[in-house]
Amino acid sequence: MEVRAGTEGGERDMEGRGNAEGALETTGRLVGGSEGSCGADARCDRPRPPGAAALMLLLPATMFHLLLVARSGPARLLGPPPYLPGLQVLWSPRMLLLWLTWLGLQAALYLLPARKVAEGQELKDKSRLLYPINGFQALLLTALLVGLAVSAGLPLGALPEMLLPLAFAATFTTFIFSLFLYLKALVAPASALAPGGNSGNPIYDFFLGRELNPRVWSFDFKYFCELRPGLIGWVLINLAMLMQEAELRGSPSLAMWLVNGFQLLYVGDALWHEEAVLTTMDITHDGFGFMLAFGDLAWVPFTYSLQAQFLLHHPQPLGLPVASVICLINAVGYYIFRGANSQKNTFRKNPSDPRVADLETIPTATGRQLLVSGWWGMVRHPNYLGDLIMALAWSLPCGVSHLLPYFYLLYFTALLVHREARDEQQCLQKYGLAWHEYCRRVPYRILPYIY
Ligand SMILES: NC(=O)C1=CN([C@@H]2O[C@H](COP(=O)(O)OP(=O)(O)OC[C@H]3O[C@@H](n4cnc5c(N)ncnc54)[C@H](OP(=O)(O)O)[C@@H]3O)[C@@H](O)[C@H]2O)C=CC1
Ligand SMILES: CC(C)CCC[C@@H](C)[C@H]1CC=C2C3=C(CC[C@@]21C)[C@@]1(C)CC[C@H](O)C[C@@H]1CC3
Repeated sequence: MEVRAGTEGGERDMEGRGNAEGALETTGRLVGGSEGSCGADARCDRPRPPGAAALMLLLPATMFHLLLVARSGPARLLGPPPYLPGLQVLWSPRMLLLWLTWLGLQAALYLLPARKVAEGQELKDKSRLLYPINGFQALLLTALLVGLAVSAGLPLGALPEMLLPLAFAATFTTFIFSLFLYLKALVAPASALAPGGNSGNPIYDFFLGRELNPRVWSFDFKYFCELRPGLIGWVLINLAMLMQEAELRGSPSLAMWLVNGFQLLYVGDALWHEEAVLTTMDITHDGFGFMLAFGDLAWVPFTYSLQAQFLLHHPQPLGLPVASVICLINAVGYYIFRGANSQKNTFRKNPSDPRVADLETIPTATGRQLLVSGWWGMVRHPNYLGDLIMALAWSLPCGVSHLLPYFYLLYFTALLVHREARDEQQCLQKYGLAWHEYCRRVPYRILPYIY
């Protein structure tokens, strides 16, 4: 049986992937698929140029809809927004300046000496980029600076009133930044382009991103944006909601404490395990264009903080017994999420590490092995399962009277189902028959016995 794994050998589609479904011939040989045929090709899941153009309007529109609805009395996710703000409400040079200061602060913290410099995955030209590992340090220093500023009189509790113009500034700068990324990629060498970054259609390429790892000197824009301004901005917005609630009602509610605590744990965890992001498909495969830039810089801080925004305007009574159950759900989710991610990371770093050496594995033609027991023997994406359980725990403190706080859970389910399908395509291409064997032995993708 001959296995010619996609990334090195097989024919490429527009995204540089072979057609995985067509790739597996009945003889058991894994060969490249034909250019242009769809089948299970992940390319068919990606938006076409009109779809990309529509998403560039739809994503910001959804974000503003959520921001407006969260502060309205009825807080109806599916109804029309309570009002449409004019440009005089949205556009504020002061907020633009505040936003740029925030980006500047995070960029400065990124440039501080790091406790470690990590190597990224091997690139097309066989080189590896270096990345500073100082995200957690940036979180701590931001907390220190914000603490000092608040004690010196900075009215952080006023932030909730500024969210609309701030989100507008973030969206505006994302469009300008994406244009810069697109133009920069026009002069980048072909080897620097993402597998799908060279379709030739400007709208599509602007949206999905052309260059894989756009950098100026050693400053890596994608890596910086993925983990710093958006994630840290998210917990800062949450904190502002908590402080404003304390101002309005004398003290923050238990529900607000839970949402702040759970999401701070999630962001702290992501920054503590910052190095793990270097192996995600966002960094190793996807171009950096409008979608990811908007996702990182605007979507994450302004929509992931929706539960805290909702609670500020719609206080929810929460007793200790229910709060304890919710804490337990979050703890179970985190346990699965962290256990699964750490098990895979430890195994990928050193398969003979005593913590993973006893796990059962499937060999693949690439020399790498696939875990088939432990967390990765339960479902094919146990980390997604843990993440989704946590998403549920973040919504539950908001009660069950409104659908709005469950937006994140719904969106995230759709995101992870789509992401899982893309990852399966890439793994099928990388590992061929070994991946089929893995799917046979671990038949469920995310939810045991259901999906
Ligand atoms: N909050 C949010 O908005 C988001 C959160 N996330 C979270 O980020 C984290 C990273 O997610 P993501 O990058 O999508 O994917 P994963 O961390 O699940 O990585 C998938 C990769 O893991 C490796 N792998 C898969 N199965 C096995 C196995 N059985 N044994 C060993 N290795 C295996 C493969 O890569 P290889 O073989 O090359 O190592 C595969 O491509 C997750 O916890 C996810 O929940 C993700 C997206 C959005
Ligand atoms: C705007 C679109 C609808 C979707 C944009 C998607 C992005 C928001 C996400 C793509 C992958 C992400 C990851 C994370 C945050 C969200 C984005 C940027 C994490 C950093 C979250 C914390 C985890 O521990 C690691 C994640 C890696 C992927």
